[in-house]
Amino acid sequence: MDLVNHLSDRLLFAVPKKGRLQQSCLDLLKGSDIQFHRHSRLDIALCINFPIALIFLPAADIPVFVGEGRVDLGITGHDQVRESRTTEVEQILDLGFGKCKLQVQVPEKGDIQDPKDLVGRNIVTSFVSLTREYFEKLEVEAGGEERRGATKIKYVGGSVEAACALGVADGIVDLVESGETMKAAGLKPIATLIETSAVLIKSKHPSHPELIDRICSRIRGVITAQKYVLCTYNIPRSMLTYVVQITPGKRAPTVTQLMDQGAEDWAAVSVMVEKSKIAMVMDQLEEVGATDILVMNLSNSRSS
Ligand SMILES: Nc1ncnc2c1ncn2[C@@H]1O[C@H](COP(=O)(O)OP(=O)(O)OP(=O)(O)O)[C@@H](O)[C@H]1O
Ligand SMILES: O=P(O)(O)OC[C@H]1O[C@H](OP(=O)(O)OP(=O)(O)O)[C@H](O)[C@@H]1O
Repeated sequence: MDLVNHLSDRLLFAVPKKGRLQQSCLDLLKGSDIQFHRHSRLDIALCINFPIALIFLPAADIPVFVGEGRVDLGITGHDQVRESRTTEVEQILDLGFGKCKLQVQVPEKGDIQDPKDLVGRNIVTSFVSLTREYFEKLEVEAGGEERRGATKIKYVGGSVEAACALGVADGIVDLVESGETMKAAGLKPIATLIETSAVLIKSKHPSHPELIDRICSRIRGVITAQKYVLCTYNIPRSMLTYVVQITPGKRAPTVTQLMDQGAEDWAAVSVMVEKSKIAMVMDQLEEVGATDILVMNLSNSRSS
C-alpha cells in the first residue's frame, strides 16, 4: 500500500500509541464512530468512514507534530503541550480523563521539606522544560541571577520514581494520580507544578477545517454524555422555582404537564445533571417532595 499517497488528502489525527491515555482515546474514537483498521506494527491507520488517517505517536511527540502543522488534530496530555513549549497548537477540548498532577517529590524520611531546599541539587524528571522553568524562579528568589541554572536537572524517560533510591537524585518531578507509585518508592510530594488532563489539540493552520469541526462536535458529544446523566422527576408546580435551583440543567430543565386526571398541579421535569453530583441532587429533590425520580445514562449527546 502506498501510504504517502493515501495520506495526502486526509485529515491527520494523532493519538497516543501506548501508555495511560491510549485506551480512553480508543474508547472516544469508538464512541464518535470513527472507524479504522490498524495493521499490526503500523503506526498509521486509515479510517473507513472519514477521510482521516490516525497516526499513533508517543504522547510527548504529539504537541510537536501538531505544532509544526505536520498533523492537524491530536489527543495528548495538557502537561505534554506545556512541556513541548509550542505556541502553535490550540487546546480545543478538555477530555476529562488522564487527570493527574506534576509534583516535586522527595524521600519521605529525608531532610528536604521545601522545594527551595532542592536549589543547587540533583533533580530527575521526564519534564525537563517545566522543571527548569520552575526551579529557575526558585533559584532567582534564593540567590539572584547568579544562582540561575544552579539546579542540575536530568532527563529520564520512565521509572523516574527510582532515581532517589538509586542515589541519582535528591528529588524528582513526576506525575501523580493515586499516589501509589510515589508511596511505594518512599517519596512524598512537596509542591505541584501543574494539574493536567487529556486534551484535544489542533494545529493553528489545519487542513480540512470543516471535518475538524465535525470531529470536535462528535467528541464533545461523547464527553458530555460521559459527564452527565438525564434525570426525570415529578414535582408539585408550586415547588418548580425551588427545584430549578437544584437542577438548573446544562441550559434549562424541560417542564411538561402530567396527563393524569387530578394531577393538574403537578409537572414532570427532565434535566441533565453532572454524574458526580447526582446522588446529592436526588437527596435534595426527595427532600422537597419530588417523586418518581429516575436517572438514565446517556450514550451520546449533541448541544451547541
Ligand atoms: N498515573 C497517571 N494517571 C493519569 N494520567 C497519567 C498518568 N500518568 C501519565 N498520565 C498522562 O498520560 C500521559 C502519557 O503518560 P505515559 O506514562 O502513559 O507516557 P508514555 O507515552 O507511555 O511514555 P512512557 O511510559 O514511555 O513514559 C502523561 O503525559 C499524562 O498526561
Ligand atoms: O500516582 P499513580 O496512580 O501511582 O500514577 C503515577 C505513575 O504513573 C505514571 O507512570 P506510568 O505508570 O505510566 O509509567 P512510567 O513510569 O513508565 O511513565 C507516572 O509517571 C507515575 O510513575
